[in-house]
Amino acid sequence: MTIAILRSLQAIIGSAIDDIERVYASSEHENSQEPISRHTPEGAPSTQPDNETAIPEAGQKTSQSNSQAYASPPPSPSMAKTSYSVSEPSSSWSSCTPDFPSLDAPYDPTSLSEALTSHPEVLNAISRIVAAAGHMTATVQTPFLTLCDATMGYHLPSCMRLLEASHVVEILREAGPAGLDVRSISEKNGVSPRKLAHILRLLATHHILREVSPDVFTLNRISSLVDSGKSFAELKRYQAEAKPEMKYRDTNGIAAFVGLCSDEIQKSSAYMTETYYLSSSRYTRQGSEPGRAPFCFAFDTVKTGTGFFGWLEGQAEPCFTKDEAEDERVETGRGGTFAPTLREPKNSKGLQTPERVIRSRGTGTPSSTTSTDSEAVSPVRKNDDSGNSNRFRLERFGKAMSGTDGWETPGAVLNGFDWHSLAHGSTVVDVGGGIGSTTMLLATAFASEGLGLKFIIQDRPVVCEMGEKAWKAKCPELLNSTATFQVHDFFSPQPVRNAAVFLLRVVLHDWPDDFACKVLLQLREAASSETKLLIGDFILPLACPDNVGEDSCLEGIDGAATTMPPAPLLPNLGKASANVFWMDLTMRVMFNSQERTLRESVTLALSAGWKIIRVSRTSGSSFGYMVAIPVAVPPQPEKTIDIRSTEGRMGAEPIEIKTQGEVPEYDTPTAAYKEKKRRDDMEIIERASSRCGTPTFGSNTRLSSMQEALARFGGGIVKSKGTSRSKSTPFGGARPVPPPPSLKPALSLTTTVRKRPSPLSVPPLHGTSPVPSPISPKTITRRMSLANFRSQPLSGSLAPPPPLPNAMRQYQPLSPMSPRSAVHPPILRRASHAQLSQIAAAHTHSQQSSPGIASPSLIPVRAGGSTEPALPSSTAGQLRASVSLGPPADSQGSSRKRSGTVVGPYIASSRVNDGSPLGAPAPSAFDRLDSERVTHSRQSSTTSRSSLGEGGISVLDVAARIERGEFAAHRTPSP
Ligand SMILES: C[S@@+](CC[C@H](N)C(=O)[O-])C[C@H]1O[C@@H](n2cnc3c(N)ncnc32)[C@H](O)[C@@H]1O
Repeated sequence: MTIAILRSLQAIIGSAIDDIERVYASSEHENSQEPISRHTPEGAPSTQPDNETAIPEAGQKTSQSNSQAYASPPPSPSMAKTSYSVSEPSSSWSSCTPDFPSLDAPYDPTSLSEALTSHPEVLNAISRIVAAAGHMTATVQTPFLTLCDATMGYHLPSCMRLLEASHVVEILREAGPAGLDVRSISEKNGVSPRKLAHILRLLATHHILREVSPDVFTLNRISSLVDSGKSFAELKRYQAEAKPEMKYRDTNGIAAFVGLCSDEIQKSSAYMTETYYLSSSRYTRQGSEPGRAPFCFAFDTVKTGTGFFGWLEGQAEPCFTKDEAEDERVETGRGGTFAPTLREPKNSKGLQTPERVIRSRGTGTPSSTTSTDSEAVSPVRKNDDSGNSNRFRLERFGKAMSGTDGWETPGAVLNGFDWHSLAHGSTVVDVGGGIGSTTMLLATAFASEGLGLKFIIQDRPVVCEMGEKAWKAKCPELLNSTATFQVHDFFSPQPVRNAAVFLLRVVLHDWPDDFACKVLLQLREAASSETKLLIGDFILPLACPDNVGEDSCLEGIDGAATTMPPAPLLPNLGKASANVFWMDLTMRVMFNSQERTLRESVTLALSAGWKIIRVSRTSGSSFGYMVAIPVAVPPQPEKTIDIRSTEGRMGAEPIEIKTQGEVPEYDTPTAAYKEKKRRDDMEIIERASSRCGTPTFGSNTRLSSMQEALARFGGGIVKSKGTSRSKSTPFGGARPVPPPPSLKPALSLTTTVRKRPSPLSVPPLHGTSPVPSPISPKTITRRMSLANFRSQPLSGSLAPPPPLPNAMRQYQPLSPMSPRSAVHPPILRRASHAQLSQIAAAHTHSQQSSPGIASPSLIPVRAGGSTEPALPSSTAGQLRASVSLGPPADSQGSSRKRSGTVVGPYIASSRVNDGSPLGAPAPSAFDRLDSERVTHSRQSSTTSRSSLGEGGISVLDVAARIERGEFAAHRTPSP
């Protein structure tokens, strides 16, 4: 049985290689005819800059290509007939058949070999190979060793961090293809050669470097991606000048991405258990406040409640009182105490030896720790000019975001919605649209088609300002005629009432359900019956077969059912879709937010009156677009807490939470609760507002410099530096904020559209993203308030908002977890045992009919969308296709549909959100947050209760009051 599975996996790999080989072979003809631009799945226009898509002249070398020295492994048998060359990537554009890129040669984005890797069939084949290889490894490897991989794999990112931080990649690039021995590397970067040898060897063992001879290492296709392109001398200078962040300027962001992931994110992830399980605070364990994410425990910011972005911005003032900071008991980390800055005194041999400068926590004074031999421990500047000791990481974060564009297929948004169905002159609102990269793609693509679409890009003031600059530089002819920027806070009422489409691209994943629901409710309130909502986000694929057809939650959703990969691969292609789970947990550990499964998105949308009716996914990507239409807004649950039950139980749990309109028994029931809740909500929103730059992995938003990064997540309601919140001044003092910027006018719908260039020529903002001039105090003011929007009617006709149920106006926080689980039937999940049984049965059948042969049916993977690769055409492929472990193709069509094929045992689950099959519907996160914090309040904090008054205003009203300057202090980021 297991051998049969291994054979099946082997056959899947074999057929996938056949597919790749066929695509590469067929490109020879095309290649000899005309230059091929970088392939974009589904015919979407490429967003690569012209200089990246340009075809080099035959024989032309790129900066990283090298013509001779990279030794190559023997060609694989399947490639034997092709001309195998790892050494001339660029010349593969010439008439010879291109080979798949070699692992041993540096990455060359301009080569045909590399371009063909994004061909849909190749992408598809790659997924199958990665999935099958991962499955095979897990099957055959000794379980304990697999456990070692899973539990000791943390060394890999640690080694990656050292590789990047100590500039080994740049040193090896300068050394050339012959590589460099560790002593020579050490002489340059100061890392002990003995240590370095082992670290680099671990990476070579994982195919990230190559050890060409003992202790001599060289770059390969993977590690060369981390190259900043700067000379080592330049990098040394930046460090000597205490400006290490300059390394990332004008790069593709991948070095910054590696640094970010292997530093802040890895350390944060290590604190997941402390936060979600060991913490004595239920508020921390089950809540979703960004200031209580694992990051905060790893970097010791939990006592101040400073989230990742606040920390990046250098904010550290306390906002929790000691009694509230129950999580003090949790051992916190010191991940943030080491400044990544080097000094270079001379050692005894006169060699330049960089030494790590260790800064004592928060003081900027030298560490008094062991100072031996040549180690000089020196203080690093406490703060930069802007007063931010985290400037390096801030800048690195901003740049890292631009290194992840490849995670979404370029142009997928064009296929994510039937844009041609819109009436001429329709308005599309890109809510939280950043600097408008997605809209730029749409506007340019449709400009020449006469659709007459008008676009409004809404974001925070400083982001709009940057967006305008970017558009003026890239496509000034579209600005204000086809697209307009509009300052808008998406937690406040949506000013555009006549929108045909609201687009929310990588916005909801930034926010826990409670907040995401508020955003959706605002759009629902502004929607007409014809308005569509287009959500672009990752869609987490289940690791088990999905019973789409049997789940009323997903009923009628076009595209919900996806084609299954060939058995025995996991339905979500296992390792091949790991990225989206990395992303999900990154959002969790850094911000307490999340990526969502389709069910979770559907449930969330329904909770705010939107029904998802269509999903489109792109081949080879977990990113999807979901189209929703307005439906009735469900009644919002009234939530109250029995405060009395918590008295005298500081830190005790659980706290009784009453939901769904239950009236509490006590007399002045919820005054204290309401006040506390308002304060807590506001604090959460305030802190979360500075999260505006939550990773845009896969996003086209390119905001990279420090100012840009600041603009993205520093321009919301910001706290005044040095003003700490206390019980008596819960919002950090009442420093007045300047008046709001005047609202940009909405589109003039009469403006004629000028002729635009072809969508294929749309250049991304990459590389030419304008670096904004230092942000003046006038630039970052504050968000537009609800009151501002009411008092400043937009030009253009704004239809009156459609009526909404009263309950909705209360903006009660929602969670899709409890109330709706009563409405929707429990999710049924299939045990993996069922899969095995099915395979076993099929295998028995197969053995009976074809003894000794076991191989899967060769079913192309199709992750939705329209790209259905052809079946393998080679003889080998046909041979493999003729025997099957799974059910015969003709019994189920050409593919295993997720829908309606589920057999075997089920495990009923009543939890929708986290996919866990265990436990009863949980109360919403807000319920828990409130209950716990009220406990604290009752026991130890009385002054804070009176600070806001007793009125029952909503959270958003409080937000409006803050924006009117009644509470919030304003801080102007320094340039
Ligand atoms: C992850 S980015 C997505 C940008 C863009 N939609 C894209 O696809 O590239 C999130 C965006 O939400 C914006 N944002 C965050 N909070 C906001 C708020 N309260 N109101 C409006 N925009 C906000 C940020 O400024 C940022 O541009």
